[in-house]
Amino acid sequence: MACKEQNTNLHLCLNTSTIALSFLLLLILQHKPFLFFSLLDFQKYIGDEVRVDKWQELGFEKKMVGTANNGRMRHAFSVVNGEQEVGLNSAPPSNAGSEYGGFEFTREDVYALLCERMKYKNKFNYKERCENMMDYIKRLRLCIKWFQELEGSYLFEQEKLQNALDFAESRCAEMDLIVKNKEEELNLIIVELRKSLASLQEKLSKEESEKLAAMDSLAREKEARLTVEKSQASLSEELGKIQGELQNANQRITSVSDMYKLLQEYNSSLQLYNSKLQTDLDTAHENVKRGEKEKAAIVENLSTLGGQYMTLQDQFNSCKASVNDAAKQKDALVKEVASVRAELQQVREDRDQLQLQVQTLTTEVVNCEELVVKSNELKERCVSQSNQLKTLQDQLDAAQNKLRVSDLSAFEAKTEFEAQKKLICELQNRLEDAELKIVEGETLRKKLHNTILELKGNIRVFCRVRPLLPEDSPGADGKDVSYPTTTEALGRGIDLTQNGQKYSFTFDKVFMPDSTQEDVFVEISQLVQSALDGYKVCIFAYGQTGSGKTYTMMGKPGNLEQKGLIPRSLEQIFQTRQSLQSQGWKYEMQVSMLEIYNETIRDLLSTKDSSRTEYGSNGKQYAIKHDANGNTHVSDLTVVDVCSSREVAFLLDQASHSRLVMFRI
Ligand SMILES: Nc1ncnc2c1ncn2[C@@H]1O[C@H](COP(=O)(O)OP(=O)(O)OP(=O)(O)O)[C@@H](O)[C@H]1O
Repeated sequence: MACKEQNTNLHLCLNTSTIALSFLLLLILQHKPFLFFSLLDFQKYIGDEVRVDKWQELGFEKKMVGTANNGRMRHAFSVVNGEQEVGLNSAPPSNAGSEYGGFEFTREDVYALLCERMKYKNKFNYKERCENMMDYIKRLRLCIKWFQELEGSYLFEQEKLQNALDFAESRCAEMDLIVKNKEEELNLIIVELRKSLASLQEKLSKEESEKLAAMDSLAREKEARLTVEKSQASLSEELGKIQGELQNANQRITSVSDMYKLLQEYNSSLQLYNSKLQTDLDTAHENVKRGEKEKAAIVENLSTLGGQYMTLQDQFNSCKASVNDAAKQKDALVKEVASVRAELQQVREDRDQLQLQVQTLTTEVVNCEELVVKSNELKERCVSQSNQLKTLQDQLDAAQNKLRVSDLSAFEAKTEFEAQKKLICELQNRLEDAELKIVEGETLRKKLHNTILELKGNIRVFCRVRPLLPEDSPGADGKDVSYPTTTEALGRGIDLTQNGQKYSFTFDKVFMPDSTQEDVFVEISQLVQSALDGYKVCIFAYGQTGSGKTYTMMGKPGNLEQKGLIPRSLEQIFQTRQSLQSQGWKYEMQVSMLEIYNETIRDLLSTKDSSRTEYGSNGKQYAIKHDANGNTHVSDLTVVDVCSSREVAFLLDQASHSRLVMFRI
């Protein structure tokens, strides 16, 4: 698997060759090109001797056995056979504890520490060398602890800054949104208010003109009312006068009628008197007759009676004259009654006219009253419209106040927005600084991590003993294997007894049968990190058939608890890739898988059907090549770009089907 940016390789290999060893070995080779393990005769390396020539053939002999790496590189299998300092070096840095707190390192200190060369008075004084090394390791741990704390604080600060930045940005965005919304709202309100103001002003001017017109009409009506009232008063006066006259006329009519009655009575009395005179005349006539008779008788007395007759004639003439006078008086009275009647008629007509006038005046008064009611209504309308105008004016004032307040709040929001912007700029600058520091720290951490791994040993050999399986032969009850409990060999040693003879071996670590996949991966994960840091790493499993290589490297399919080193390493790689992407790192992953069987290379990811071809003869010539940079690759090998552990899992599955020697799962 290769990381393009840093051009590093992590090789996870699984050997399938059958070698008579009852346990599995995990060889970890850092800074090594590529390891072709199937060529190795592992048994030849057991013991104190190391087949240097064989390793040289593989292209990494110098680094393994030489002193090129500052004298810190150790003999591959001297580790296997035990040296005390391994135990000290192999303690994981996480066990460092808090005893290192309080120290501070500058970058120069760290570089000086990393570049420090050991000076020995006596090259073979191992105790002194060991003490020096211990001291150096202690300082390195101190430095690492300091660095981890520093990195932690940087990360914490970065996270804090990121959070603050996110918060500020979100607040800013929120404020922006609020300001925009408010602005829009206010603009809408302003537009509405302007509209309502215009309509109100229009209404106001209309109302005012209406009010003026109403006031004019009111004044006119008032004037008309006054004139009507005046005319009503004069008419009332006239009416009073006429009524007075009417009364006078009525009185006169009554007096005239009284007189008429009197005259009628007088007339009747005159008629009575006339009739009496007539009767008197009749009696006189009778008397005349009797007189004539008597004339005859009295002719003698004529002379005397003639005188009497003359006086009676006079009396009769005066009575006739008085009757004529009475008739004349009666005619005059009749005439007077007729004139009085005419006058009365005139007065009645006048009265009717006056009554008509009164009626018209009354209707006018009623009209005036209606006008007064109307004018009162208009007045009320004026008052209500004035009130309406007042409330509208108040509303306008309130809206203008609101507008002013909104302007103020918008201004405040704008200033706050500016401040937030400034704060964001500051935070971004601080974030950039922190990121720079983190990058620097990361480089330093990588160097320190690698130094630690180098100190632990560039080549490490772990031994894992698998538990007995039900299908194992009844004799294999585990009595042949024991684990020494001495301090120096605890957790690192293993004793094998065969035919009564005991063989002791020491490794960097021995995983007992009850060790879990997680326990094994804890030891390996640091090397995966090293590969991610840009160093070359190779991990391979070696052991006899059924010793548990596939189980250790791949795990049990379908059982997530028991997944092996390869899926766990892939998870770590992709997780780290994910987290480092946020720091600006870019990882490109490529996968190639091959099988070496009987000294022949087979491309396991080739799309050509390998079942039809002989070993390695599928038309391609695979050759192992080393370039000037120390990179080793196999020509013509299929390389697949991957970006998730699932894709790699798929390729692993594909590769497992292409293998000649199948996994025994
Ligand atoms: N640590 C372990 N715990 C439980 N079971 C194990 C362990 N190691 C191996 N096994 C079991 O032992 C059996 C053989 O293991 P495995 O197939 O991994 O051996 P191998 O070394 O790969 O064999 P080969 O070389 O033939 O491929 C498997 O059934 C496996 O599940």
